[in-house]
Amino acid sequence: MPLSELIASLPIHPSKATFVRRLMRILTLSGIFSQQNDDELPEEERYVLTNASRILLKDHPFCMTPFFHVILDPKLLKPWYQLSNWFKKCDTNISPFETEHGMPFWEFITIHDPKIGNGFQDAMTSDSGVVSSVLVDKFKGVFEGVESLVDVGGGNGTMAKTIAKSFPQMECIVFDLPEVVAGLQGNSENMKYVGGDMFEAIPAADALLMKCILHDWDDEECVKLLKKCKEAITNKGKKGKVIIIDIVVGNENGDKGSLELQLLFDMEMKVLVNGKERNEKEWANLFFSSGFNNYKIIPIMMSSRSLIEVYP
Ligand SMILES: C[S@@+](CC[C@H](N)C(=O)[O-])C[C@H]1O[C@@H](n2cnc3c(N)ncnc32)[C@H](O)[C@@H]1O
Repeated sequence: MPLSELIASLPIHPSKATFVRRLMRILTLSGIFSQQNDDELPEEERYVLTNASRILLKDHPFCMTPFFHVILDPKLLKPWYQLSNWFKKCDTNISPFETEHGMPFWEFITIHDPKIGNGFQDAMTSDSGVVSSVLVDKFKGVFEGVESLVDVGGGNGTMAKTIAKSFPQMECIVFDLPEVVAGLQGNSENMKYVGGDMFEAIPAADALLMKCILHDWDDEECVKLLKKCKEAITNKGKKGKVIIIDIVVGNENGDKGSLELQLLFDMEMKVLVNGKERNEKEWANLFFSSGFNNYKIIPIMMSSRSLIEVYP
């Protein structure tokens, strides 16, 4: 569509048309649109979608708009202004988010502001929609021999729903805070929800899945959590595995954008939850400190994340 027609269809004041033209140029420079003029009408500006803007369309099967809505919400942006204070203080256990809002992120979104909480779950649903489809399509092998699986911090169960459907013989549990899983039901008989605190006890299983969990916590908390994971997979003398989907800083598919995304997420985790993204050595140290010394640790690049398989 020519830009003039698009502008005429927008609910904006006519005096703002020039600004829309300028905005389109910025968005084109940053890769959101691409300019494609018609040789026969060179005076008419025309733009087309790029991959970056296509995933923002409502009817895209992996629409990522909920993700951007939540990370760009003013309540999640304001804590960034606390970063300079955070740098100056010696007590680094309190996240910039907690300094801004007076409570940790998880308490804020589950108890204090359910609207942001719902937005956050929608964001994770869109992210898990993409990741789960890549997982069951390209990495089926990690589930070989797995009869029971717990998705630790599995949120509303998007990952588990795809896994339970693809592996009907496997018993899948979505384990998350009681407030998050209250009233939720699976879409198949081999799937259920269990509420609890992963730092207290995790239901026993052959395999534990943790997607976007360990990057939410500092090293000390991760070691506590991984020790609980070890208890859950070694229950009744069995030796199961842990499957982690998270960023491995430096593990990239060659494009500049991957590393930029990894480093941006590192900052986002620090600001919101006092967590961090880890490089391969930092991941290895975590497993070593949690008693996984005789386990193999295999990170594989998978879309923008890595799949880390930890098995005996
Ligand atoms: C970043 S989200 C990841 C959700 C899901 N794994 C995904 O990738 O779509 C982190 C999840 O951890 C859960 N969580 C936080 N603290 C927890 C705790 N102490 N016990 C169990 N789950 C917890 C949150 O409720 C949230 O659903």
